[in-house]
Amino acid sequence: MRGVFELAPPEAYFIGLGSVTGIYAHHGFLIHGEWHLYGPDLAIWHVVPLALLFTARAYYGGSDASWILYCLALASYSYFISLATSIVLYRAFFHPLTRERFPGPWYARVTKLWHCWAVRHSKNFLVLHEMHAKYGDFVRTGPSEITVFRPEVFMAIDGPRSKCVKADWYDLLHPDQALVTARNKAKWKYNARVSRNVDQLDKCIESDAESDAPTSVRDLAYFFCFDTMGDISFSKSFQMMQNQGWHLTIARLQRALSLLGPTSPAPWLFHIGFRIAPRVGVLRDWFEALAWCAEQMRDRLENKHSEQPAGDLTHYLMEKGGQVGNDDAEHWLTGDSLFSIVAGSAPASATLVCILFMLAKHPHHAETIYSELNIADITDPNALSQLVHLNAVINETMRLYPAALSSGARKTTECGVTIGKTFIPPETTILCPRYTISRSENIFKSLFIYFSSSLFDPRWLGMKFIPERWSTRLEMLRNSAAFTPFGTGHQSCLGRTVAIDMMRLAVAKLVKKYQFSLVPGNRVEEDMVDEFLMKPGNLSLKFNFRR
Ligand code: HEM
Repeated sequence: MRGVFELAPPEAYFIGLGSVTGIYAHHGFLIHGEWHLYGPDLAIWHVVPLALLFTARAYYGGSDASWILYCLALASYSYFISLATSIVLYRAFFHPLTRERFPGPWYARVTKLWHCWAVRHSKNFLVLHEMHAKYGDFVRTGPSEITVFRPEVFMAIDGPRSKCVKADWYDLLHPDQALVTARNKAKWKYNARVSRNVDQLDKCIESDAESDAPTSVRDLAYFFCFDTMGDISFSKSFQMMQNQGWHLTIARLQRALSLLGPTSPAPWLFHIGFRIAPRVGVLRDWFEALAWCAEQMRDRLENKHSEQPAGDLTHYLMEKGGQVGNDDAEHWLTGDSLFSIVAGSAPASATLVCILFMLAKHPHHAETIYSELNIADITDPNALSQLVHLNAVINETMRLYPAALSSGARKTTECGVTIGKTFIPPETTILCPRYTISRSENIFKSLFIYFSSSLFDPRWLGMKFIPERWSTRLEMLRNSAAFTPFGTGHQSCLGRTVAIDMMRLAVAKLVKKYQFSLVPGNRVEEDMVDEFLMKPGNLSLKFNFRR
């Protein structure tokens, strides 16, 4: 009897070879470890040979070489089909997260591309919020990703006993790096720099108030925070408040950051984009902003700026990082320069916009702060840190509008992690959307609000702005673990103290001098987007001098 292989036509060998190679590529390589940084190479190594094959077949159509090319094409198709089939079958039926039966949309088992499509308008915080309503506290949002909507998640992934690491998203700056693992809180002297920028902010508002014109608060808050961060990072302000306009590079940086909205769910996408089309559109903005930041850092290190003695963030980072003379110094400096501007300015600006929005919407809270300010020195951060209502308003705003709305992914290591009673298997990405968690009714004592609220559905009570939960109504805060606007533990915000001082000094100065109200056309919430960091929509306010 003749064997199957003897009967098979020669083409079958090529089909078999392609299929076996596809399965081997998946189970031998791709299933192990991380591949997002190799995304561009994988794309090139797969697409280029295929394109060459197509071209060659078209060119040698009727010749002797045609048959060989035909067989190679068969092998390639079989390779791709078997690779894709193997990946889909494994993820859908055999992956540990499938076996653990985490709920979620069926397509999320197979790919993250659905997520990129769902967040194409950069509204990830709302997409995840809906997922929570539909699927509960643990949702499978990707082939190896779980989104957790429990307050315990922050301590589990970033607390002292956690073995989780930052997820692959954080290779965004690759090959540049940033001191994101630094654990010491910033100790550089920044108060004088913050204060002079607060004065400049006040000058801008004063000129609008004098001419009875509304102030475009969103832009101004961004000018203020970027100018301040330029000052405290490189000893060089961007002078946007003075010039009343966006600095070209900061405008570029803002455009570049918009890339993070739709691509963050699948970080390999931006690595492919960076490699294949670095000079196109928004990607070009990204690289030019990065180059500019690196240049500022180099300038600063060459002592070109005048105010070195006060000690800026660069000085601090260099001391902490011990980077000088290190082979990787160039990459660290580029990453840190970008990071210090983005990580500092963007969340602080967004938070300041939201605080002023809340105060304009609820002016009685501004008046309570005003009465506190009567007995405090508004230029002294220590005195401001004692003001109960000022701090309650800042906290409550950050609860409702956390700057990192849905970002901050972590990855479990070989031991996995247990959150509550749920075990998350090894090598799983964990998302923990602050937007949803910090609006959860779990953090409230529902009864009080239930009777005092105009909204009678307890599910929506978390949305109410009630600063008193941080001051006189502490019982309304059921679980403080849910409130982590600056992150938790060893991965938390390096600039927390600076950020809070900036907020306190700016708000105190403005509330002390002005009463302010909303003018029509505000779209803070409606146009809010999630680009790793929150970016609120437009806010214009009318400022009037207090009498
Ligand atoms: C209201 C303003 C701010 C908020 C809400 C905020 C929030 C956060 C959060 C949530 C993280 C953790 C992010 C993650 O897990 O990936 C973080 C990290 C960080 N922030 Fe901030 N931030 C603010 C202002 C600032 C400022 C002003 C600076 C610099 C002066 C700064 C520097 C950093 C740095 C360097 C990290 C990385 C820390 C690490 O990974 O060890 N932030 N911030």
